[in-house]
Amino acid sequence: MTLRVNDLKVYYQTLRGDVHALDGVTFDLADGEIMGLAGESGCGKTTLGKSLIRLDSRMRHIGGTIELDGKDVPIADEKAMVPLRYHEISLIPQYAMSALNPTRKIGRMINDLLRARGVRPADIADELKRRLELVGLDTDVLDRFPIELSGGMKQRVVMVMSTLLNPSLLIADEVTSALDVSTQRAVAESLVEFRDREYIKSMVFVTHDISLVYQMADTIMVMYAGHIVEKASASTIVNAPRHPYTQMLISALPEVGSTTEQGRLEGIPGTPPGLLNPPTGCRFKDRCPLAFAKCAERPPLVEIEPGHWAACWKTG
Ligand SMILES: Nc1ncnc2c1ncn2[C@@H]1O[C@H](COP(=O)(O)OP(=O)(O)OP(=O)(O)O)[C@@H](O)[C@H]1O
Repeated sequence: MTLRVNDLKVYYQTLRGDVHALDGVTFDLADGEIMGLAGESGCGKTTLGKSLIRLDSRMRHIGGTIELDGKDVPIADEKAMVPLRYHEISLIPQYAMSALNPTRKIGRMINDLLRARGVRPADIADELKRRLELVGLDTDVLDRFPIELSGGMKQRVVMVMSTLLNPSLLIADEVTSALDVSTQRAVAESLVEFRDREYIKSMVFVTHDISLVYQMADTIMVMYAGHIVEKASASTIVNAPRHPYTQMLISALPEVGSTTEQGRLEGIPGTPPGLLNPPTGCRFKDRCPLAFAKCAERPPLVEIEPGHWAACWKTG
């Protein structure tokens, strides 16, 4: 599986104008790669995750392409996207565990989902049991209602449901943020296990928590105000970041490997620009200690060393 996203632009239409949430996003995801997607709230992480699978009614595809194994992913064509979901690309959305239908037992929900995808539940029953066991759930969860499960159990159910048809690409959006620290780690480890067992091939793991993603991801991509600013191996992003924003993001971490949730971004003065009328050029320039005249132009995302991309005039 190879994902290739090229100059993707997706805006939200609002009464006040277009919100430029993704403004020319380009990156590749290799077969087997687990990529953490990080950045401050509102930088476009969720929009990017959704754009790979389902545009909601306010999202507009302005330009750019997405290719999965060389084939165009027709994101603006809702009908053409249906066969791809769950089979090729699957999304665990933010708050997925709270969105489980409270009036349906888990087993029934899974069967409905399978039938809607043209799969007979009986054909997959053994595999379903194996996967529930793998994530530490007893099969009697199938007979229970969501309200009878803890948050961590619901999150594992959602993980199993989303990956049951072995999608090539899984997008996991903040799947651990509502969980306690030890459950977070267990959920993240299960997702890595899913990749190792080839239930999924590659994954985009959207998170605020660089400490968590550092331990599980192969690469980390950092977004800022609708742009990609840097992508590299997880250890390079944490230990030798080159973009000034990534450097500030990392230095604001209390301690690498720590999972303290609060206050980690307080070290960066100022706030990201609004995306209704975003500034031209580098969008970080107003907060950047290194900004100079050239930053009035948008810096291209360039490969500064093998496997390490950055969009900054000072690093090129
Ligand atoms: N339905 C919407 N209508 C208008 N603007 C939106 C909508 N959803 C998101 N946005 C805007 O798009 C931008 C990107 O939002 P997005 O949710 O993708 O960011 P994020 O990085 O995922 O944030 P968070 O970490 O808080 O989830 C933000 O400026 C946000 O205000």
